[in-house]
Amino acid sequence: MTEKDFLPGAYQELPENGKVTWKAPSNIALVKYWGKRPVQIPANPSISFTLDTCATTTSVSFRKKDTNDTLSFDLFFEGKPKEDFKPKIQTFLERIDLYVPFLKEYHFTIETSNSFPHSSGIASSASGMAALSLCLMDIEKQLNPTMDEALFYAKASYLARLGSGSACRSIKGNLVQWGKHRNISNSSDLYGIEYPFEVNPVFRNYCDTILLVHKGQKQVSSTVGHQLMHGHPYGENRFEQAFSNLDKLKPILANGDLEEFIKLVESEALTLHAMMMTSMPYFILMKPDTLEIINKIWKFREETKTPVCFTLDAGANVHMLYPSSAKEKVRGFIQDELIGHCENGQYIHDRVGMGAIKIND
Ligand SMILES: Nc1ncnc2c1ncn2[C@@H]1O[C@H](COP(=O)(O)OP(=O)(O)OP(=O)(O)O)[C@@H](O)[C@H]1O
Ligand SMILES: C[C@@](O)(CCOP(=O)(O)OP(=O)(O)O)CC(=O)O
Repeated sequence: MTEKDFLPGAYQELPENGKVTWKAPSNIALVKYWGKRPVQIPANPSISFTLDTCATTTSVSFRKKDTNDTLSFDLFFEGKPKEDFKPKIQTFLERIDLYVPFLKEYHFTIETSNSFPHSSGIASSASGMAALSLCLMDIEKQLNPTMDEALFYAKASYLARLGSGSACRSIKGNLVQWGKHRNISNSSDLYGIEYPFEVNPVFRNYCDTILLVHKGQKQVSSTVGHQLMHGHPYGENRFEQAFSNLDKLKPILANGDLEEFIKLVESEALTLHAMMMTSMPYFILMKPDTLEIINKIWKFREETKTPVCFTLDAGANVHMLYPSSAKEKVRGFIQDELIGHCENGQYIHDRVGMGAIKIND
């Protein structure tokens, strides 16, 4: 699909008011998106596991207004007005105005909540923007009931990308790939697709335990981090590496080769942080406990031969990835050795999920 496919068709008459609710998951990238050009076009392709427990639930109530020259919305986060989330949503709505022309016809009340701490590297912007995009697509579907399902989800992903790049990978389930890649025929820079190649059953119910090392707001947002990839001394090599890692991942995902999976995933995580450490300005988002945990995971893996690995997003929290057959062993290890490194002993057991769902009120 191209941008033109996402331009709106003829609408039925607009309803006076209504309300829709969607729940969208967060995701964790295996090959990372880090670097972009306007507008929200990734510098390299990426792929992620869709999560299950870490999710945003968003309701959008819409009421027709008298004028149609401005965007108008209220935002409630976990029951309270949240002014500091509004600019990102305002930018998002301005970017998608061309594609969703009923936006200025309504006043929207957005009520949203996350099942996990936001702005700490668990991709709350991804689940948040995905849930909001799906709500808007749901309204569009009411106005254009003949819209087919493939277009509905591709456009939801397209809109979500304009809110936050990684959000386009939070619409569908299991494994989602985003970014044009020469060897993935339906891949697109504009929206995420369900990974089109063979995936070994071991990855279908893979576990992700997120260790909350630091729950507070991080010092640099991902959006700022992406900008620092412009003119980055290692940028071009990094982008090529991501293309090549997607190629390498294909047989690994098909065969369930966990040893190679671990190498690739951990290297991606450390490369992401190496990019941050070598940008100008440079920054370190890992905390001492992040490194303690990584070292303990390596030691545990070496000693017990358990196929557990770590990955990181742009934050200090550690995602531990492991097959469900290793659940008992890994969770015992977390309990015995890792909880002490988490803020207030907090962690989230999550797993690969099926994608966003509509909630009927
Ligand atoms: N439920 C939500 N609805 C709408 N916007 C949200 C929601 N939750 C978070 N956000 C937006 O996402 C921002 C946090 O995004 P940011 O990229 O800084 O961190 P993150 O998404 O938690 O981590 P990552 O770096 O892994 O993407 C918040 O400041 C807010 O603007
Ligand atoms: C490190 C990452 O999590 C980066 C996520 O970046 P965002 O999607 O949050 O950035 P914006 O497009 O500016 O909103 C890696 C990844 O998820 O691929």
